[in-house]
Amino acid sequence: MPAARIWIKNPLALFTANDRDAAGGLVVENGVIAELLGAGQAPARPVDSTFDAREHVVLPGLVNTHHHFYQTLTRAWAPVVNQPLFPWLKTLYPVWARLTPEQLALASRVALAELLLSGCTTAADHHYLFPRGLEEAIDVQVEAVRELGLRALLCRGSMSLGEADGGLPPQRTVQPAEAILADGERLIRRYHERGPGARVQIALAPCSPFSVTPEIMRASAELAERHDVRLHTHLAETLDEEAFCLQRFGLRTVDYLDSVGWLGPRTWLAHGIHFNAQEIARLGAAGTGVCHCPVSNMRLASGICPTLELEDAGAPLGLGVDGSASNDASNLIFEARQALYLQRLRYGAERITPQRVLGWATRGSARLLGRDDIGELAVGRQADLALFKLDELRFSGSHDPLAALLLCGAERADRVMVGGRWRVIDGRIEDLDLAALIAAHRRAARQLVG
Ligand SMILES: Nc1nc2[nH]c(O)nc2c(=O)[nH]1
Repeated sequence: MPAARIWIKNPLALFTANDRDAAGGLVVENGVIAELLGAGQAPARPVDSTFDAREHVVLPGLVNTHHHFYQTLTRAWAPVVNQPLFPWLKTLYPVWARLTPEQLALASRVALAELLLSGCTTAADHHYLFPRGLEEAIDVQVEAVRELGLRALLCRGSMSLGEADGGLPPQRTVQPAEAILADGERLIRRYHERGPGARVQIALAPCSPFSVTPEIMRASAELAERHDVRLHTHLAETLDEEAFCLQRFGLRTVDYLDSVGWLGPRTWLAHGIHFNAQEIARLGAAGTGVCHCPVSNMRLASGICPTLELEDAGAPLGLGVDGSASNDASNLIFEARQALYLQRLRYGAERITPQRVLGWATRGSARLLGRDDIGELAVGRQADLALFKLDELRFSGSHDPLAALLLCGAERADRVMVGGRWRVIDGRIEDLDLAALIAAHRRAARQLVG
């Protein structure tokens, strides 16, 4: 149960992700932020308890907007360590096609645990593999999300264009359109929560231009419109993908997106690298969001996302760790550090500040997921908080606490609160036997790659 009224008092530093001041901390009441306090200010009404945050940097809970939880089972797998996207996918598809419900449950719990420990309180996952026996993959993930206690936007992915029809994935990994759409609708009806504080939500997410047909893109957009849920896909990740779109559809990626009815504010895209100036202007005007995945983009040598041009054009921008076979971590505060440094190479040190990047990881990411109840510290927002201590060796001698989080390489939150409830205390997840989970997950990973 969330504590009735708690004062997170006198933080060492606090980042609201807006222009509000809360140097005196904040009051949480029944799972939402009830007060932001200026320096030296006391709560307006008595509190039930206080948490002394004088050693903590307090952030809004981080929001991850792209992942593939199942890929934690194929981290650093030797055959793909040095491959770019297309051969990487073609080598991994047959392994992933063997995924079982038990393996997915373990992989999801591991990814969620790792995210939570990195300060993440809301996670989007893009699951697009539904082999025989795993038709109810998203139901398995809902269980894991409920157990770990984060919020999640579970994206019902899909693949419908197999090798035999000119697509990239093997035939046995694709599903018929009717099965994909029926499952999407079932999941929305069963699990999608609406309104402030939602814990589990569903989005529709055909995988990528080279793995689904235009028909499933159009039908997914119609279904999403009918049920008012979000749309997600990979787009403009690599030049191979661009060449595929030109060759198969006679269109560049953004024209293709437009042609299937996806260019709008309901959509957010993973990666979004290879756009020209006109395409960026169209994405911005449409309000289509982009999730920047710096580590994956470096690992697969895909390119660098034009973040500032996208933002200047009006496109919402957020961060994602991407799947753990192309990262190979699920650590969102670490991802923010990588975003800072990769984007500095493109735009220079003066423009890419820790505050800007933390803004992407919080408020920007929340916008991508269509949420205005999370991602910043303000009265009425959900009490989702990430608290980091700077007592590790890596921080010794640092001065600016907020900058130190990224520059010195924070990787583990000391405390994490979701909806007013502490889920991480002293760097440990409540009610989770992490050692047992790691042991079972390692066994499952060995079994999967055979
Ligand atoms: N980084 C990734 N890109 C992808 N495209 C696609 O179709 N699947 C993937 C994926 O798993 N990771």
